[in-house]
Amino acid sequence: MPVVFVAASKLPTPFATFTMHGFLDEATGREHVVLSLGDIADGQPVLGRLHSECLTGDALFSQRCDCGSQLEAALQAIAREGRGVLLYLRQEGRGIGLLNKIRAYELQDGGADTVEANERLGFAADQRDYAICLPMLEHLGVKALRLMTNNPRKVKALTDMDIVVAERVPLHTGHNPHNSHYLATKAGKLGHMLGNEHQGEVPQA
Ligand SMILES: Nc1nc2c(ncn2[C@@H]2O[C@H](COP(=O)(O)OP(=O)(O)OP(=O)(O)O)[C@@H](O)[C@H]2O)c(=O)[nH]1
Ligand SMILES: [Zn+2]
Repeated sequence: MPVVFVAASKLPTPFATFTMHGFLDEATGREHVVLSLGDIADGQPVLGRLHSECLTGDALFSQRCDCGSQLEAALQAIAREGRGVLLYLRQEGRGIGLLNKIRAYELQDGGADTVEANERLGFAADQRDYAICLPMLEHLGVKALRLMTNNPRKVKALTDMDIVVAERVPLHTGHNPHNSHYLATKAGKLGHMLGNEHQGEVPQA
């Protein structure tokens, strides 16, 4: 898997001073970033998140989705615990890229839901490939995670790569009137777990 470590530095944030690890996916040219805190290579499950890039939500305060709020909540949770890891994956727009996501938003402004919009553009509902995570986790010495997500595909992808998901930690935040339809579609069509019933569950492999 041609994802190679390039360099690491400190990254002070309002939540904690993380270590930032930079990786290059030589197959695609994509530059991925991991933020870590504390000793994550001690073999104990690490509080973690796989966060897919969302320029609009993460950097431009968009309320169309819940990404920015989830990113902040995940970093805060890691800081509270003093230990954890966040993989910031450059898979913008569930893998279709920023400009195609804007095309998809245009279709959604015309009435399509988030899945229909992708499909009308000729894409799958979710084009992400989590295989890139394995070399990054291996480099960091992480074998087991307590994964902050509502997305069952992330749990399955990690488990399929023999990364232990010791617990799924729900990440319910950032709900607002602008994204209620989007979140309902994710729950209905993509299987996202947005209720409270799975709190602290141990996923089945
Ligand atoms: N194609 C498309 N992508 C979107 C849309 N809204 C948000 N996204 C992208 O969806 C992805 C959301 O990623 P994540 O926050 O990692 O996760 P998730 O799959 O929602 O799962 P969680 O771990 O529960 O948050 C980002 O890449 C966003 O850019 C949309 O309407 N269309
Ligand atoms: Zn988003």
